Amino acid sequence: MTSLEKPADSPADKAEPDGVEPGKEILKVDRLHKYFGKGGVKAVDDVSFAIRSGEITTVVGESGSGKSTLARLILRLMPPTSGRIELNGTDVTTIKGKALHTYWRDVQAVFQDPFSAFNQFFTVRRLLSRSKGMLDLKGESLEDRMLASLEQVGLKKDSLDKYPHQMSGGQRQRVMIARALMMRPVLLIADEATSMLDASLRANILNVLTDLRTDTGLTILFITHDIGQACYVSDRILVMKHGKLVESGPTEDVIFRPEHEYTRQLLEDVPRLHG
Ligand SMILES: Nc1ncnc2c1ncn2[C@@H]1O[C@H](COP(=O)(O)OP(=O)(O)OP(=O)(O)O)[C@@H](O)[C@H]1O
Repeated sequence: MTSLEKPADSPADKAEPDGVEPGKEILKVDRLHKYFGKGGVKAVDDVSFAIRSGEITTVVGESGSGKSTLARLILRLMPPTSGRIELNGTDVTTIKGKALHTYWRDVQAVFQDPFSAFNQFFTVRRLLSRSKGMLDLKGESLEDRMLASLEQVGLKKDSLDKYPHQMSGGQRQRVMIARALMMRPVLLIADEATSMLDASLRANILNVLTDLRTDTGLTILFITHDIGQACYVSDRILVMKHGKLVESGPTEDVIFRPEHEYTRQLLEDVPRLHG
C-alpha cells in the first residue's frame, strides 16, 4: 500500500445494508464540547458532523487533536461538557440504564491494542462467547453467530480454539473486530486500530474494514493520525486540529482539493512519514 492510494472498490459498488437506507445520517454530533481540568483544555471544541450509513467516515489529526476524546464521547464512556449526540434520530447524550446498554450494543469499538484486551488464557471461542448476555441472536445459535462473525473478518472455524499466542497481531485484531461484529452493530468505531501493526498487517486490517463496508454495508468511524490511511479507507474525511474540525468532505475533495492549510500540511508530511 502506498501512502495515498485508494482501494479498488468505490462507494458506488457498495452493498446496501439490510433494512438501512444507504447514505442516511445515522449518527449526528451537534456542537459537542469536552473541556478537561481547571485549565480548561478544549479537547473537543464545538464539533458537529454526521456519519452516513454504509460509509467509512474518518477523523484524522495529529496526536492531541482530540480524536480519542471524540470517540470516547460518542461511545458514551464520558459525558460531554455540552452538545448533543443522536443515533438514528434519538438523543443519546444522557441516556442511562437499559437504553444505554442497547446503545453500547449498537455502537461497538475496536482499539489500538489487540493484545491487552485479550486474556492470554482464553480461546477465541471463550472471548467471543463473553458477550453472550448482550447478544440479540434473533434465532441464530451462538456458534453460528461466532462463525459468521469470524468469516466476515476472513478467519476460519479453526480460529475458535486458538489462544492469543497462536495468532499474529493482525489475526488478533481481526478477532477483536469479529467480537464487535457479534453484536451486529449499527456503527463500528475503529480508534487507531492499525497503529500497533506493521505495514503489511495494517493494510490487511484496512482491507477487512473496506470489505465490511462494501460487502455488508457496515457503517464505520475510523480514527487515525495518518492521512494516508484516511485516504485509503474513507468515503468522507474530517480533519481535526486542537479539538476543532477544520475541514470535512468527501475523500477526493479533502485529499485532492484541500482547503485548510493544516490539511495541506498533513498531506505534505506523507512522503516524509512513508519514505
Ligand atoms: N482525561 C483527560 N484529562 C485531561 N486531559 C485530557 C484527558 N484526555 C485527553 N486530554 C487532553 O485532551 C487533548 C486531546 O487528547 P486526545 O487523546 O483526545 O487526542 P488524540 O488526537 O486522540 O491524540 P492521540 O492520538 O495521541 O491519542 C490533549 O491535550 C490531551 O492531553
